[in-house]
Amino acid sequence: MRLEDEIVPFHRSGKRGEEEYVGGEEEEEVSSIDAGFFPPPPHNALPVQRNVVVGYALTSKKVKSFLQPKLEGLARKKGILFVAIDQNRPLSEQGPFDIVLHKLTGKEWLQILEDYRRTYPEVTILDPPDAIQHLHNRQSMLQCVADMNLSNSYGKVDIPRQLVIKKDAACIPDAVTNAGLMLPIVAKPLVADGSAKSHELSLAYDQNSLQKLEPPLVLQEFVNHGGVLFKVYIVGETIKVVRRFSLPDVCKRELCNSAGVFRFPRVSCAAASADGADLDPGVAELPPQPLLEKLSKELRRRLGLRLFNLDIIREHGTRDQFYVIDINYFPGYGKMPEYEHIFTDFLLSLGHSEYKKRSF
Ligand SMILES: Nc1ncnc2c1ncn2[C@@H]1O[C@H](COP(=O)(O)OP(=O)(O)OP(=O)(O)O)[C@@H](O)[C@H]1O
Ligand SMILES: O=P(O)(O)O[C@H]1[C@H](OP(=O)(O)O)[C@@H](OP(=O)(O)O)[C@@H](O)[C@@H](O)[C@@H]1OP(=O)(O)O
Ligand SMILES: [Mg+2]
Ligand SMILES: [Mg+2]
Repeated sequence: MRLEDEIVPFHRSGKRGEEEYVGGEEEEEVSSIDAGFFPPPPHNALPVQRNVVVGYALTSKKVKSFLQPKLEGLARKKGILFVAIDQNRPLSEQGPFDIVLHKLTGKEWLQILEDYRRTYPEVTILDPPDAIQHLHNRQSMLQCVADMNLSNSYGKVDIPRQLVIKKDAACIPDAVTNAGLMLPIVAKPLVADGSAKSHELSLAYDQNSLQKLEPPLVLQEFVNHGGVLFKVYIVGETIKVVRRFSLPDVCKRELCNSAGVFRFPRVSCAAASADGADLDPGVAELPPQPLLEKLSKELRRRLGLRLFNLDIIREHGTRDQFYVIDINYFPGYGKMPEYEHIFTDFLLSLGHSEYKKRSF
């Protein structure tokens, strides 16, 4: 049942779940901290839909980029309240929540969430920590895409050829040769836990320089893609694609004349949107929607995640050969067009914890 359909009995006790109302003309300002409780209703209040309470545990950076006023405003209108989770207080003493939205790392937090999930199985945790964990390793991150072997009349989706180096930097040149990987090679920290270090990538142009790299790493063939990548944002069943500027192609001449390791920290954050730019149509054309739909749906199922994005590139000179190079949990949705509508609809579609409990 969707929130819009739902009318709840009107009480006066002032607690979420027992009392819900809309005021007359005035719109109530609800802060994210005390949003779980409400003042008594004005006398012209009407019985209405009951609020969906979303507890969030996010970094301050994420709060700033995600919980923008336009999101909170629209959410409030639709009966969704965002409540900051206080990590210094027991989670079970906060709320009650219908949904817990989180992107924090650390064993302690994961244990808190796991305990909470066991005690309150009716609350939706976005997303399950063990599923998120899968994306924290750049090898397991792309395994699902490789296993999928997606190829149909709309195109083919692969991952770049890659190799994991756990320890010994000295063995990298031989390992690369034996695996048949071609230069240049992108070196990415194996762990992708959101730390600044996990975003420190490098490009190695020659065989010799490979031993300068610092394991543990994933070494990936650099795929020329015309300097534009596609970010596919997934929010439940909705997908949205945008273009971003990316690393430029490396031509054969440049490869022959270059040596060394070039470090490029945090490319994707610095990259500007390429939507609306004057680009070669063969490079800028978005991947076919049915292909992305299929890819996203499968990934959602295989990863067990509802909130993520993926970086996908088209091999330059081809029409339909694509490579997924990165998958991120709870990415920068603030940069996704219409995210406030998409996200609030998604939260409403998850419904209330009480209703879910009843259907068990
Ligand atoms: N195999 C590849 N071939 C070509 N370019 C690549 C490849 N891998 C990465 N890149 C380029 O490097 C950038 C950063 O790589 P990647 O997305 O894997 O790193 P990240 O730090 O996880 O990024 P994000 O900030 O999106 O999480 C990409 O956006 C793309 O421009
Ligand atoms: O805010 P966060 O710290 O989560 O940063 C994420 C960032 O979102 P932001 O735009 O809000 O910075 C994302 O940007 P887009 O792909 O959507 O452009 C992407 O770079 C993620 O990989 C980052 O997550 P991390 O890998 O560091 O965990
Ligand atoms: Mg990326
Ligand atoms: Mg990433």
